Amino acid sequence: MSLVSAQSALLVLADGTTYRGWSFGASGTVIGEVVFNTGMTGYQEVLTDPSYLGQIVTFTYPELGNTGVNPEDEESQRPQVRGAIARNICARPSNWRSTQSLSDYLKHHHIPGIYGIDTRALTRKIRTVGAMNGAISTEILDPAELRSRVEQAPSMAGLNLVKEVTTQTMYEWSEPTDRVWEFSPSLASSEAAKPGYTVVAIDFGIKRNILRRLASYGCRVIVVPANTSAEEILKYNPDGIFLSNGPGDPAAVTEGVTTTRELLKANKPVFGICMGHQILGLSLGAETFKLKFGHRGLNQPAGLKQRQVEITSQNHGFAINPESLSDGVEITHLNLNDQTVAGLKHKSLPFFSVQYHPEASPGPHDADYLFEQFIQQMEQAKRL
Ligand SMILES: NC(=O)CC[C@H](N)C(=O)O
Repeated sequence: MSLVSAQSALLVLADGTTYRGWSFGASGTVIGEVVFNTGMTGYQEVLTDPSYLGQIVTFTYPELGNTGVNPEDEESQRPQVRGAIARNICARPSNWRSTQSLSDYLKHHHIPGIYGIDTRALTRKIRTVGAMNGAISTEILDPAELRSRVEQAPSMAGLNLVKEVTTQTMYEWSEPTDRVWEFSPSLASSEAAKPGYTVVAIDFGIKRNILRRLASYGCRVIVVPANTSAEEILKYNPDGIFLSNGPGDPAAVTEGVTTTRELLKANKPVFGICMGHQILGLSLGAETFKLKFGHRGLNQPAGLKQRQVEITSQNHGFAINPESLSDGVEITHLNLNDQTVAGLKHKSLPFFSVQYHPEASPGPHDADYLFEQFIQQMEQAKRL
């Protein structure tokens, strides 16, 4: 295990703000949208969530790497962030599941990180100015030169990144949440009758824990590439259709929107998470917009009509414009921090979606009931 280096590294934002720190993970230069995540746990799940593709993630939790990394906590087959920013790095992980240090892991995957950064100041900056592009480098230590590279990079608005993360071929997923970790009383306590519904999941950059939760609730999940046509999807004769999370600007994923619009005509239950929620909204005629700095963390309150507020895991930079929703669509949840749309459903058809992550990983389990809701909708649709 290599200790974290004292090699100098530079972080420059598009507005010229410069931070000096030290390198961890790989050496090199990366450019991406600099965002922040306020979660206190789950850095490995964040790093491997495909929705972060193209982004440099600032972790506000003050020390990263304490529990190392392990093969089970991967949300996809590799880390997807472009770079990582930390206040401090733990060089000697201590956890029974750890197989590698965070720094070695990122080095192995050629992902640079910078530590020694005043992440509180950086986060305040992003909150004030808004998320913007930035660069981390161990090679270009002149801020003006690094900034000129940042200026050449495209902005996140308008970017379709789905083709970079979607599966190339269809596959079936059957692995449920490990029994040791199962938290749902109904699933943990008994050999609950498994409904055996077939769900086709459109992969815009799907997280493994979504697949695990669907499998835990007894679904046979067929995961298909994002460019699969509605006709091909319906050939699987699914009981329900799932629209996954994913990176980039949802409005740029026009193929996904067209396919979803086509699929809605079949009136089968549809459940969308995060980008899936945005794509459902877009296919129902709504518009999306870019938030100033997004919501990324594990304690975002969501609620509206329900008596209980859900504390939710979130990771998004875009949201649905409520003014653009048609009369047939109802807002079910708002993000209670800024009143943006966090959930919607069709008033008469079995389509619903949430902007947050009921599968958590990392995060609280308050919203896991939404998977059950999807199952119930499939049950009802079968009875009709
Ligand atoms: N987690 C996600 O699916 C994110 C959706 C979209 N890329 C956004 O940033 O809003």
